[in-house]
Amino acid sequence: MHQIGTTLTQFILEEQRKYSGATGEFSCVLNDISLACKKIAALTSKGDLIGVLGSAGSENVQGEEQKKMDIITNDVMIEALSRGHTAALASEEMDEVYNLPKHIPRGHYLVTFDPLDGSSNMDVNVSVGTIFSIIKAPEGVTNPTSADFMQPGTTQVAAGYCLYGPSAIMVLTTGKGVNMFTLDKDCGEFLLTREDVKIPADTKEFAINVSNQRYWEPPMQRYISECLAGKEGVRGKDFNMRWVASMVAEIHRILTRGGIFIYPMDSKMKVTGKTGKLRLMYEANPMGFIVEQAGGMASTAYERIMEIQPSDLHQRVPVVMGSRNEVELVVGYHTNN
Ligand SMILES: O=P(O)(O)OC[C@H]1O[C@](O)(COP(=O)(O)O)[C@@H](O)[C@@H]1O
Ligand SMILES: [Mg+2]
Ligand SMILES: [Mg+2]
Repeated sequence: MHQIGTTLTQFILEEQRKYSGATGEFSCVLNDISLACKKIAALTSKGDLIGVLGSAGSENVQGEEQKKMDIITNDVMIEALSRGHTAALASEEMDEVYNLPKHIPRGHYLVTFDPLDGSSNMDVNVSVGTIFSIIKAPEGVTNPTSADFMQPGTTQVAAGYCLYGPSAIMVLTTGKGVNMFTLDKDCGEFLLTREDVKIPADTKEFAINVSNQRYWEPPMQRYISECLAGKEGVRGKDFNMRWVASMVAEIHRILTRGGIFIYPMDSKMKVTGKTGKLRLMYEANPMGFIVEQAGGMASTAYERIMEIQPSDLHQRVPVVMGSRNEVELVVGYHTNN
């Protein structure tokens, strides 16, 4: 057990001593990310004061409009992770693997990240976040390629996110449970505020973008319609719905009070050849690691997210994650018919 109020820096060092195979580098990577998130928290809290809202007038590799803050936060993450503790980086906002400048020593960790998740919410002042995943670089590889990143989610050594909401909260797992750290802006430290967080196994709250309902597969149609039928229906209880359009905010709510978050496959995506909305390497895998470490479940509705063998840096997957018993029900509807 750790003392509530322990700084993230102290926590990481204590964890590192216990974490088999971790080197001093491991704690340095986490501290680099912590520094980046403190900077991003300051930027998001200033918004229009420093002219960081609005569109950048460009598209990312996903063909999505980039917000100014997508690019700014990506630069903050690159700068923080170019301090000799990483081997290479991959980001939602960069087409290819980012290889560090030659003069920078190489570390042993690969980091994938979504520098600003839910970025469409920036302009309307709704919570956004940074998501990150850390995997080991193959031994002896000095300039990793995308092939070196193609590791299933089960190989992650750490994953986390920082939610920029009313308070900035860093949520971290190193494979031994989930801990939450709240940023104390007066002292500039993330302080341990919740330890060994667990997701309730049952829930009455679902999160899905219902505007896509007509495109969903039949099992998903069935599941949501049963939720909407409430206590008069087969579920025998009323449900509440939430949709923040920021995955980090949805998952944080689920870690805090339970729930199920769903971004399913749909027929509209199939027409465009897409395999889902959310990206495996820097959204589904890190969030799946956190949810599983908190006792929840993370599936595509057909298979465990963390067991998917990646084939592309920006590969998309369907996502169903949260309260274990609810996710199991959804998976059953999709696999037992
Ligand atoms: O806009 P939609 O279709 O509701 O999708 C919302 C989802 O898209 C995302 O914003 C995608 O992430 P980015 O903002 O990083 O592209 C998720 O955070 C969120 O859950
Ligand atoms: Mg995202
Ligand atoms: Mg993003």
